[in-house]
Amino acid sequence: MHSVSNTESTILNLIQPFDAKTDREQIDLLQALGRILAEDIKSELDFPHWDNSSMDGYAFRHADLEEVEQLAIASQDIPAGSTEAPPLGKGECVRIFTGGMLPEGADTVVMQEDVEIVGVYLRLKAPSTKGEYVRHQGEFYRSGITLLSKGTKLVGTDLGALAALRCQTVPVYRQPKVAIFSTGNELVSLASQDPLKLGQIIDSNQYTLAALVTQAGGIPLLMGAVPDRQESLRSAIETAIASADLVISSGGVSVGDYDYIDRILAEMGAELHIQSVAIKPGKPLTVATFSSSLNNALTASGEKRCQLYFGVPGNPVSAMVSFWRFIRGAIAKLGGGNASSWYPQFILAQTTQDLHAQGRRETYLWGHLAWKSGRAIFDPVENYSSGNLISVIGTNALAILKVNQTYVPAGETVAIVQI
Ligand SMILES: Nc1nc2c(c(=O)[nH]1)N[C@H]1C(S)=C(S)[C@@H](COP(=O)(O)OP(=O)(O)OC[C@H]3O[C@@H](n4cnc5c(N)ncnc54)[C@H](O)[C@@H]3O)O[C@H]1N2
Ligand code: MOO
Ligand SMILES: [Mg+2]
Repeated sequence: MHSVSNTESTILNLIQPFDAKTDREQIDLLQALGRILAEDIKSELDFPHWDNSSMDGYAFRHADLEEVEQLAIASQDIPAGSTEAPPLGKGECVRIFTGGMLPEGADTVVMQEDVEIVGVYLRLKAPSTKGEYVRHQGEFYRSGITLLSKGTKLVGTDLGALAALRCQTVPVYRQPKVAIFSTGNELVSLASQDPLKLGQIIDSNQYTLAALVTQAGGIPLLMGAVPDRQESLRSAIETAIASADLVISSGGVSVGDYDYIDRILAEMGAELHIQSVAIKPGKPLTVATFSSSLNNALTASGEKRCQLYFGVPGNPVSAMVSFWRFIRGAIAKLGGGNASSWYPQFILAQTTQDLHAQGRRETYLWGHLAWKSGRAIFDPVENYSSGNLISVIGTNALAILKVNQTYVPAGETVAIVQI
């Protein structure tokens, strides 16, 4: 049985990130949320593009204050968007509005609340500092400097900055394609209209895994449920390898007589790197790779090879924990994400209830993480059956008890990973 950390590093070492030159596409900025940059982004524009006022008020040359008590107000004003203001004369000021472009000769703005108008003259009621209320050209960003680095996963704030700098389209890595199929004679598709017979259950893993793959930035290719028959499973595995960068099957990886996945993979000549992990839930986990000759035989020429096969347990929560702990990072690395995105981020939280584990495997207990008076508080669920996917509803974190750690009393801190 492999340790969790050994399994994590084995998986990440097997993943070869996409090629930034070939595995990429140029997409519209509006489609780019959550996508990963395949290139450093630079702009030819400075930001701000030109000196402008950050207040409604008056623009003037600060040095003029040494010579005159009051400034003559120019007749033309400068709203945002105006480009017609003449250069500022000596001893003059000009009415300007927020976002208005500073006229030539002006270097400072005074807020209208801080002035007194006397006829056509302006007096400052308070001292002013040179450059005040001016947003200078290039002060926030200088053209040619890297704005966002390759490997960045784009968030909303990035999109606004890219738009401001006129990046209509962005180069991003293509999204990893992840084939997903379930295994089990008991499984019925959610789409089926037939009444459930005794012994049958709905194939819920298909939905969980599709959603988690999407959340992780991949494209799920849904292949449905495959019965526990060797020929059917082998042909499903072959189809999956041929069509995707990664494969996730659920079920059939434990020690039961109908758990065929590892046997079939071995018969196909796959290399089985991991077959079980000291993690609870999620002990049976198969991680396999295929030789390039097998990949080539199954994959249309010119297509990318399938990098990794994950056989996750059928128990619904076990499948989720396997995904969160091992597959999420693999998708991030494959898809070009920064190294920091390959690993879960752990934080410490205080548990509201006693936490128990058997201690033989690293144990993941799901619950709800909240911030109360600035402290991270973890509220565990009551029932930890790996078949109880209902208990996962509303949870957002896993508490982790290391091997040999059997008890964390209420009020103590525990390592948490957000899900
Ligand atoms: N003698 C032993 N038995 C088991 C062991 C063991 O070490 N010795 N390990 C247990 C653990 S731990 C797990 S986890 C499960 C994993 O089993 P499999 O991966 O082989 O999965 P299945 O047997 O096919 O199914 C398990 C369970 O999950 C339900 N299931 C399966 N697929 C789906 C799906 N797509 N949607 C919803 N539910 C699904 C299935 O009906 C079973 O109830 O093995 C233990 N056994
Ligand atoms: O590893 Mo299993 O997931 O404990 O039920
Ligand atoms: Mg089984």
